[in-house]
Amino acid sequence: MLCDAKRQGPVNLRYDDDRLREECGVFGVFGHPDAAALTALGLHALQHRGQEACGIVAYDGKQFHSERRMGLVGDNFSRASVIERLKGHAAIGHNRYSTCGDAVLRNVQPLFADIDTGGFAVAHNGNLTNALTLRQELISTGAICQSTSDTEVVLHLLSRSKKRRIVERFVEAIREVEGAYAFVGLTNDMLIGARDPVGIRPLVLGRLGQAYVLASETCALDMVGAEFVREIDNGEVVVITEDGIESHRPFPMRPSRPCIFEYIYFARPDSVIGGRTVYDIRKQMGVQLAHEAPAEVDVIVPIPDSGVPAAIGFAQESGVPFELGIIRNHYVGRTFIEPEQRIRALGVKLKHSANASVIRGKRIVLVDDSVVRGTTSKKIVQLMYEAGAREVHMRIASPPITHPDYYGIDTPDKVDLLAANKDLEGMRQFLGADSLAFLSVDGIYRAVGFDARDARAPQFTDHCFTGEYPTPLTDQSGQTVPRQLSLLAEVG
Ligand SMILES: O=P(O)(O)OC[C@H]1O[C@H](OP(=O)(O)OP(=O)(O)O)[C@H](O)[C@@H]1O
Ligand SMILES: NC(=O)CC[C@H](N)C(=O)O
Ligand SMILES: [Mg+2]
Repeated sequence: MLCDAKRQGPVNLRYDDDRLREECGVFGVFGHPDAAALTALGLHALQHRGQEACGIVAYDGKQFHSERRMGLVGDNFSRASVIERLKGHAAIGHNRYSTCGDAVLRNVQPLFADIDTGGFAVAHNGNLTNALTLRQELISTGAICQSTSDTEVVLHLLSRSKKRRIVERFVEAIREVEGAYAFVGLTNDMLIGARDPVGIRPLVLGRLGQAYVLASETCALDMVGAEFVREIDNGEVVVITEDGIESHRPFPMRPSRPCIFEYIYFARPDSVIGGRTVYDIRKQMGVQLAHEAPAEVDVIVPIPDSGVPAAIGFAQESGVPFELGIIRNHYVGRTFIEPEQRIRALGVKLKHSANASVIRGKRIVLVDDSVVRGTTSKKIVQLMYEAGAREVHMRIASPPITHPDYYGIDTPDKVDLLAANKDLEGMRQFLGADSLAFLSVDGIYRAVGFDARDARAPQFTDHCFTGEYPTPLTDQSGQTVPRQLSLLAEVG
């Protein structure tokens, strides 16, 4: 989004457009003969975090082997012949949703560089908010960038470092970058994992026999049969070698502020964060919502998929029957991420159909996890009326999204965010519902286990609702204007 050049200047300066994207998934394994196969399985479990492209880099003791492809993991890494080419006892992998740089092959991760200490492959979940500024400095002193991805600056920075050891070089590089990152890196003899100083994006450590595993979410550890060891701390760098694991803390200690949206929408419900399943937390969001905004209705209807756990919580708390009033087509993915509004609207139509038999003549509450542009909710309210609902009430299990994200989610600019442009009544009218309510900010914190948001030291990164960004936004300040990012036109 730094690269969300729409915010930064005239059209010919753009190297990325303003697409609505979400996250990425990272995975790494060290010390296992089937490293690439495990990585493919891990990426499979993390597919919900990125569906645009995927890649694996493995190291066999002599050479690195890389496969980077556009599309889904199942379509690209299911054949034995592909996995057999990725030889080695160590591997890292990535599922991509681009936040910076187009969806073209040269931006697909893991990115790889030959530096004078050997090879270095890196996979990144997050978005660097000073990458554009750094990139310009690098280019002006002779760097030749191979991609338009924010992640690439890390490779340049560590390659230029004068430090001797690769870990020191990596630490020096990440001290230069701002924003959000969960990195996994692979060198000739180590697997590295790192989280940014406030821990915006997640990263967990697992153990599989003698091997170590790093992954964005615990659902990927479960997939490969690894046992959960712990979350990587905010600001921590872990280094895994044949001798075991060591931990470095290169930043001053400060409280963590993970992204609240992991709980609301991104993470898979069976993943565990902070000792609780995301499913349980989403259900609690529904419970809180039922307290804050009850409704006199006959049926609670979830908006699949992400709205389902909150709707269960809402129904259980209010004692109103829960019915699948919307049937989801499983061959349509997450519509939040579709690049164009025209396609997104069609996607929503394809994805959801009314189950008229449980709706007709009824007063219903629709429960969803979030409203971004309002495309989903508007379409579904209409669908419910067409199916014969008597009253349609909307309940959203998170607060109104009023501010853009710059940390890897890639919500749109303010101009496209429904809640940034309309008040509650304006939104209700736009959606066409009989009533509309959102969960409060404190309600979200209560669902996650706190009494309330601590205004002086917020426990989460919640800028989408509050406008409080936990890191500098150097590129977004408007002072960096890219001269030229890439002249190379590519097709995905
Ligand atoms: O207001 P909008 O711009 O329509 O975006 C909000 C919708 O997008 C997400 O669903 P998505 O279809 O991406 O994924 P899901 O199947 O996991 O719910 C989210 O769960 C909301 O339903
Ligand atoms: N969504 C993400 O985490 C994206 C990672 C990185 N910024 C990219 O665009 O490739
Ligand atoms: Mg949804």
